[in-house]
Amino acid sequence: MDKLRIRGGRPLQGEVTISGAKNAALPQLCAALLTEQALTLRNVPRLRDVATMRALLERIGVRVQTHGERGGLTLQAVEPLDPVAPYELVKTMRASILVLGPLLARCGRARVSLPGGCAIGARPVDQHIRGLQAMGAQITMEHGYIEARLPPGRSRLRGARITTDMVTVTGTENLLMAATLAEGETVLENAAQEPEVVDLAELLIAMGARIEGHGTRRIHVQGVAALRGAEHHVVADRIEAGTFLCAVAAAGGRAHLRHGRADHLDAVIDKLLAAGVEVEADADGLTVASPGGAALQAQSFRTTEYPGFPTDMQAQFMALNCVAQGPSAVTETIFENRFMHVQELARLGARIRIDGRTAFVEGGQRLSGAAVMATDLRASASLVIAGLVADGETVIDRIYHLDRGYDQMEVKLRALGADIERLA
Ligand SMILES: CC(=O)N[C@H]1[C@@H](OP(=O)(O)OP(=O)(O)OC[C@H]2O[C@@H](n3ccc(=O)[nH]c3=O)[C@H](O)[C@@H]2O)O[C@H](CO)[C@@H](O)[C@@H]1O
Ligand SMILES: C=C(OP(=O)(O)O)C(=O)O
Repeated sequence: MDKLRIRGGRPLQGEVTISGAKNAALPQLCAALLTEQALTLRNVPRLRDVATMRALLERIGVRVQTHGERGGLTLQAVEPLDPVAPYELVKTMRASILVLGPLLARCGRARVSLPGGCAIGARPVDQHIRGLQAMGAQITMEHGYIEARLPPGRSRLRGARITTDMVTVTGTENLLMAATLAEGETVLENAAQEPEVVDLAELLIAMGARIEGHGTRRIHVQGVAALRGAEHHVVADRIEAGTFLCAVAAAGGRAHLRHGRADHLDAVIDKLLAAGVEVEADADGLTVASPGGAALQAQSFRTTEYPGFPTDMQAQFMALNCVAQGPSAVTETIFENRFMHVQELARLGARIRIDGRTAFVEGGQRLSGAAVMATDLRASASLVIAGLVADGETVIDRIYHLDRGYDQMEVKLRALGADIERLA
């Protein structure tokens, strides 16, 4: 099993290119199911989740071709399609639920295993199901599978006003995709405003969908009878960029993050500026400069939906808070079990106490390298950041979690001067 070995203590210097966003690319790959014409995506990141999604789509019957150009994929969902997402393919990836809406809209039926993914909470999909039911789908749960179909005599979903109980990112995306081919108007209330939702809406509009209000809490969709092929460039990964911002902040140094989008990272950048980090946007990305974690001031924060502080950056910023000066309180409001990195950070010398949904970080700790275990994707990234500042050697086991969502993280960090290598 792959591990990462890091020898900490080196500042980071130079330039890295931020890849396309995992959480934008995955729904966009599923959008290929909505048309029989070819969909070309550029800037698709090289990730394990993308490979898993490709395998799932191929299993359903989508033809997928890789372009010579980096990150180019063309997908074509020509009939016959087999609208089944089997357990073996969806168990490792939350985003596999995103085939449900498109399959139902296109094929009138779908059989999708309940998804897996990071074990950061119970993560039910009741809002996806309720929304599709409001659009006329008949849905039952059998043997761990969601069995969805249109009622006899109907060939399309019908538009509906849907208010989700909470803001859900993939829920919004699933219902948005389903609504593009429904009869009549769908209104999604309490919709997610994340940049990945906006990027998906822009792709769907290029495919001929009639969508308004994406990026706000209310999205209007006028269903159309068919969508066409399109070409689209996947938006840069704000979480990858945020992770590198925290890595440079903690390790010290100066780096340019090519293609990084400051406008998608306001909440994180505000906290970094308050901590004493310099962050500047330019035409082609972001520059970050830091005197190193020990010279920074720890920051309290609370995760919320976009444009608030992203839950997917909580673990990485917490690693920074461990070495920065002063106490901080980190409150996780999105997922009920997203502090699994705390125990592993403690092995490196961090002092953190959890009380309910808040982690109280003591700050000002000198971390020392140790063997640790990655428990989920962003927990892995937080351990990498901690390893970069720790004295001596840190070995992170179960690094496959990191590969789900980061495109060659160790290669990029090495380019910045980090002493990091993958052990087979
Ligand atoms: C592939 C992808 O894009 N993953 C992102 C997506 O996950 P994902 O879309 O799964 O997260 P949601 O926004 O749906 O989850 C938000 C909260 O709502 C709850 N919930 C959600 C749906 C539902 O039907 N019922 C329900 O109770 C969840 O358990 C969670 O507590 O948004 C999360 C929140 O920004 C990010 O951490 C993930 O990286
Ligand atoms: C939680 C995440 O991913 P997923 O929703 O795919 O499990 C993440 O990207 O941090």
